[in-house]
Amino acid sequence: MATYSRLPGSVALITLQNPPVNALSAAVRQGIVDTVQRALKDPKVTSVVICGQNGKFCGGADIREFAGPMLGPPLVPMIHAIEAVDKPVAAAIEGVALGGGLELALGCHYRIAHSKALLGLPEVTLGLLPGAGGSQRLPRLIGLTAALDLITTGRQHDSSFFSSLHLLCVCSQSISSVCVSGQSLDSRRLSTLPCPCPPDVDSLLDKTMVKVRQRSRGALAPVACVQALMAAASLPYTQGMEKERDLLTTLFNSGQARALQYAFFSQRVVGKWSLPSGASWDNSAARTISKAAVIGLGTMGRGIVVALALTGISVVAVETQEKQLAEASQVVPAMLQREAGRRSLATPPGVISFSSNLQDVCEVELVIEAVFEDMSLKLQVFRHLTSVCRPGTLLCSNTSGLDIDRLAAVTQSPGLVVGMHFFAPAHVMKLLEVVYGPRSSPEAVATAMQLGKRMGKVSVAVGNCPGFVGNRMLKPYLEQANFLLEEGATPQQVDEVLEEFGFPMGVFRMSDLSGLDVGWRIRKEAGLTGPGVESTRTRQGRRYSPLPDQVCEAGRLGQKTGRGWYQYDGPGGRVARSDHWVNIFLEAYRAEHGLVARSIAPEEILERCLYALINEGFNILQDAMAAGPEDIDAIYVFGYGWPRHHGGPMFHAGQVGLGRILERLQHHHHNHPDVPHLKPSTLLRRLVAVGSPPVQKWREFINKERVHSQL
Ligand SMILES: CC/C=C/CC(=O)SCCNC(=O)CCNC(=O)[C@H](O)C(C)(C)COP(=O)(O)OP(=O)(O)OC[C@H]1O[C@@H](n2cnc3c(N)ncnc32)[C@H](O)[C@@H]1OP(=O)(O)O
Repeated sequence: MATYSRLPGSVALITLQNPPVNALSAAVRQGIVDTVQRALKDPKVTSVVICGQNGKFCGGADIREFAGPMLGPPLVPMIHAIEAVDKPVAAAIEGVALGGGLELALGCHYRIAHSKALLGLPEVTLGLLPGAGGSQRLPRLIGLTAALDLITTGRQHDSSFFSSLHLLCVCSQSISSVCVSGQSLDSRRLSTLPCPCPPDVDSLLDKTMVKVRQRSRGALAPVACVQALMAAASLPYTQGMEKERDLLTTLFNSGQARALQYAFFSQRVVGKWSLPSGASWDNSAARTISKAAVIGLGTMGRGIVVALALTGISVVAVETQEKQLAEASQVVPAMLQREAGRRSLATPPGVISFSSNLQDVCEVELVIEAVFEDMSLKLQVFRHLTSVCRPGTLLCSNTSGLDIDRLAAVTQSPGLVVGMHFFAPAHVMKLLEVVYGPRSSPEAVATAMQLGKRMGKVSVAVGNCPGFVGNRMLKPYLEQANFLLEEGATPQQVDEVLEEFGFPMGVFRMSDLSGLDVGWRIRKEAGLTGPGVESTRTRQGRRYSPLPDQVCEAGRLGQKTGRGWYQYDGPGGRVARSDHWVNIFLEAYRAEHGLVARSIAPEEILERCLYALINEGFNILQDAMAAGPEDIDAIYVFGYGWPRHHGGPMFHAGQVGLGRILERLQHHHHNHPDVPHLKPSTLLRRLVAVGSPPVQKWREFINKERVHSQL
């Protein structure tokens, strides 16, 4: 709702009230319409100020309302009516003015903002465009070039940025008074102004369109944003608004907008974690960490040190190999400085000390072990840590899939052991899997989750199983990609299909980037390959492709060796080019195993890779290793490049239709009965059997099924 009050004198104050962010719900919109009318009717009122309750102007349209029928007064005419009134109206912005909130402010005649306020039009990130006049008013105020950048990226800036663009009349430390009466409003109505454009406007628009198409990989909203701004640049306001409305309608009805809005909420849902034990975010106290240590300064360890230091935590960085330590003590401060600069921090807040002595971690509150992915080495480190650290120190491992419970078992306080699985580069990537073992205490999980949040990560609590959630699902995906090569596809064909779907990199390019030896080592440890293992295509009772092992045996480890599934300009090269060697190698491999290459349709490539991955997601939910589909989807969007406009693998399954996913998995499993990952999961079958409820209902369904022992 919105409240009305008269300030001493002649100013009417309208306050938006809809905690926590004063989103423009139907009740708020109705409140604005009513209170503006009241101000207009009151002869003693000469000017109006609109503000938001609790130091937040407005977080935009109420995203939760998008799922239902439109109720209450629509935004566009409401804002237009405000702009048209003959008493001056000012927006007094504190906290945030985002999306519809900023569009409301653009309809006002004046805008003032607190110096710390954040403003922006993030609609594109929700699969929409600023459809309440924002795409037409903003460029008229700040010019086409700046508006294109803001609207197509959805970037938010503080008020000093917007003051420099003349979007704000005043930017101050306090919003105490607004003096706006007595001036003509003609020039203050943005819809009446021409849109300032650079001389090469067509070229600007063309270049921006090319850029957003490249960047957005199949996302509709950025393209529609450019189209709306083209209209602002070339059409009168009224026609521009018609274009804005048509584009918005198309976006609104697209699956992409629903997927992106789901992604917005799933990012927030995962913060409200819960464990099968009943411990959860609202009943478990977290410790605040100020001193931490990182053990092992390889690529991951270095990134973790930087991520912690950027958060203001003092870090003891330990590496027992002198050469590696010397290199890290040069590289890490430079990484920190660079990242601090990128985040506009004058000086990095945390202090780092380097050491080769594990003994030096004795004073810290939390340790993150990031040594080589080898269980015996990690066990040795944990045994040592538990003897040198103060009682009560949290011991965390950055393992990407090893058993947390085995590590906990060698410590004096197994309850204080959790996994903190970062993604490379650890100071940049947003995802953190917080892995709880059967003995991890709620306090340890809460602390790791909160620490992740402080580092700006999306932290997701996951259960302790091989590969946890992300890598466990990756396995069947990689496996299908290899099988497709055996059957006749090339790495480029598979990658093109996945990139067309929206992944920034196909599976083979991604493997080359990560290093092919990582998986090779894991397969050796699992006894799947290596000396003494027979070179057959069935291993441990299931179909197995030795293709990636053989590529490694040929010394091709990916980008780092300049050769992998592709060739590069040299070791460390970035540009992947197809390699004749790979084609010859695949032909020889097929001939050796009596396989006849067939032409494989893009649909089959996509289905087999994605549906195998999705099927494992259902198994994970069934095994209670993730609390809900949102957790899996957040992991894939933030850690594995899953295109956000497809919501995440589990949301995508719902959009494709669970019945269809089941039917296709059955079909592929029938053709490949020796591939257990293609066997549809029980949970998927159960969901289809009860009529394929929407993804938002799965959590409840799973919990009920568990109570009734159906899963
Ligand atoms: C005609 C169609 C035109 C549409 C134009 C639009 O306005 S579309 C919406 C544009 N607005 C946004 O995209 C802003 C989205 N919100 C945010 O970016 C952030 O929430 C925030 C406003 C910067 C606040 O961040 P903070 O970290 O402080 O809090 P949370 O993100 O955790 O949010 C708190 C709770 O509020 C819910 N919420 C936030 N924004 C909205 C919204 N616009 N509509 C509905 N609900 C919103 C959020 O989900 C959190 O809820 P919980 O239940 O606590 O999880």
